[in-house]
Amino acid sequence: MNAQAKIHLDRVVKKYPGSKVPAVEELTLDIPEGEILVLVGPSGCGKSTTLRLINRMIEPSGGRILLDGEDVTKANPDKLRRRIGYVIQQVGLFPHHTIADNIATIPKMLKWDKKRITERVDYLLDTVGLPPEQYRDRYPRELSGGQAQRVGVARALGADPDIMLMDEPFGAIDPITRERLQNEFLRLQEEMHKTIVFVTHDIDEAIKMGDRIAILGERSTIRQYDTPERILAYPVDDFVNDFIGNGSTIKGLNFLQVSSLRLSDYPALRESESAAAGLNLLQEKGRDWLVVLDGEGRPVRWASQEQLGQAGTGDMRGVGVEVGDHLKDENTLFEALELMVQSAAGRTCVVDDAGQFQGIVDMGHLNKAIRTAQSEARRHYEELEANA
Ligand SMILES: Nc1ncnc2c1ncn2[C@@H]1O[C@H](COP(=O)(O)OP(=O)(O)OP(=O)(O)O)[C@@H](O)[C@H]1O
Repeated sequence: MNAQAKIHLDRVVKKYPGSKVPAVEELTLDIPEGEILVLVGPSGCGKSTTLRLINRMIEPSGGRILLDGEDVTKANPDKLRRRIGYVIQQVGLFPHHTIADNIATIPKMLKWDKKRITERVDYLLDTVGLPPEQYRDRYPRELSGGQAQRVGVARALGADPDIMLMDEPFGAIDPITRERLQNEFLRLQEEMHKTIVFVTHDIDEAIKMGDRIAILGERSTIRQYDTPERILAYPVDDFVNDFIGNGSTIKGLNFLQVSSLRLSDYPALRESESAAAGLNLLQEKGRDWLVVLDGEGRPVRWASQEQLGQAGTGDMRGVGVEVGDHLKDENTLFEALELMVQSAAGRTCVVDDAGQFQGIVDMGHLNKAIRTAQSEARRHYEELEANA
């Protein structure tokens, strides 16, 4: 692992009183600093228990937990929890306290002065997209589910902890608000660089939110621990494969960019040229579709051999079908696929910032990129095995 471990779980065990099997069995896990690690796995596999062991909401039955290299297994749990932000699905705001008081919970415990607390509350409300003048004096019952969840995040950030634990934080929210909160949170994390452990049972949320993902099986055993791209390119066994479900290869296209492709030379001509010249070019290159460019070199239409043949000796203005949206370097191959399946030509054009034609992406490009990602991931695991 490149990033330094902020949190290290060392053979951590949790056995609830009265239960025969442990909820967490000898879990050893490094949680890298400044990243989002997602714990994902089927219901009841022990995700929440693992999360709650980290801030000692639950006492471990065995093993050690290290924060910044320091063993906190026996530290004062209250003190520990002030260092660690905690967000849960049901938010858990105090109903009789205003939003401002809820956010100020930890700063108050830490006896910050009033001015500092007020400034911090307003700053945090702003940060999570709730204008302070409208929200600070409201009560939790006066908020929508999505707003309450934002307040939950603001409260967890209260005393600026460097670690956040998030237990299905966006689980109970409608899909559109959920996606918005996920995106906002990812943007926030780009500035905050907190160490975050994020629990979900939804693999798509894990893929979206995680810098790394730990896929857990029963008793919190780690079935695969890696970046989302590598897990999608190379699920290590049937359990992981089944858990990811259909379409893992296509989901993996989200992690590949157009800039990584070598664009092939593709026949393209300005529309002021004759259709006969276009047809000649296609036949010479052995291609089916010509990219017709406007006077500025921007792709405007696809023209097939048949369409060019029908146009005869005239120029190519109006010949062919609209090219639709274009790709740029920063687009993902998932976006490329989306455009390709909509395109009459089954391929899509790439343009530069000025909109000028650079080349095309077709299924061959995607196929090659996927196969490269898969073989790199396979090689990575073979090396790991060889060094074990
Ligand atoms: N307080 C408790 N007492 C006894 N057993 C518990 C307790 N809390 C959880 N368990 C058991 O421990 C196991 C792991 O539960 P946990 O809530 O950690 O799973 P989870 O992966 O977070 O599940 P979910 O996705 O359904 O929330 C389960 O078998 C559960 O029944």
